[in-house]
Amino acid sequence: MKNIVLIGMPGCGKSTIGVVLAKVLGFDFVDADVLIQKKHGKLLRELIAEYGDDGFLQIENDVNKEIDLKNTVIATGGSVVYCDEAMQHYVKNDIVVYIELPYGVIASRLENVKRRGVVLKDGQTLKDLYNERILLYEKYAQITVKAEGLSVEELMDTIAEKVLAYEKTH
Ligand SMILES: Nc1ncnc2c1ncn2[C@@H]1O[C@H](COP(=O)(O)OP(=O)(O)O)[C@@H](O)[C@H]1O
Ligand SMILES: O=C(O)C1=C[C@@H](OP(=O)(O)O)[C@@H](O)[C@H](O)C1
Ligand SMILES: [Mg+2]
Repeated sequence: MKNIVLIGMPGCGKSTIGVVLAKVLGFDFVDADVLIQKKHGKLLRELIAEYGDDGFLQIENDVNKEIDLKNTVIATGGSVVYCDEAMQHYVKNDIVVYIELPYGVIASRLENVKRRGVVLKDGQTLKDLYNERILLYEKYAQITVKAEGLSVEELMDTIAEKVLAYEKTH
């Protein structure tokens, strides 16, 4: 089966859901952020500090576009939607699932944006980033899942159901 690629704002649950979803489907699990850290031997926030936003996005693009796997749930980083080649690669080969949450829920989960290492330009607020990003998540999503009010288990079940239905019709 095709890979399931989770996209969405930082804190929407890509990494948390991804690993349990993989287990339930009998898939492998890969977190693209961990691949980036492993390849470069540094934390994401250190890479962003060293190379700047654009340099980090180049690294993120290169790592994601090279992923050549099957039967794998891939949790991407929230900024992967700025990486055009990587997104073309995912849309062509895999099933891209957008985990959608309202701004308020994301803001409450991201207490320390800097520590997480979010790609946030100088002067840009989290709200600006949210408004800019949702257009990109919607653009690339093949499936969108509204996650507000759903537990980890419910969200995982909803994604699994939608993906299986999508596979039957595509
Ligand atoms: N229903 C839920 N689904 C997923 N994550 C949830 C949920 N409720 C609370 N959380 C919390 O939200 C955070 C999601 O973070 P994470 O999985 O790292 O997101 P991402 O990889 O998208 O940045 C975690 O701290 C997780 O415990
Ligand atoms: O949205 C972002 O700008 C980022 C999100 C992070 O991943 P998560 O979405 O898993 O938090 C990570 O890729 C990087 O630090 C940048
Ligand atoms: Mg993550």
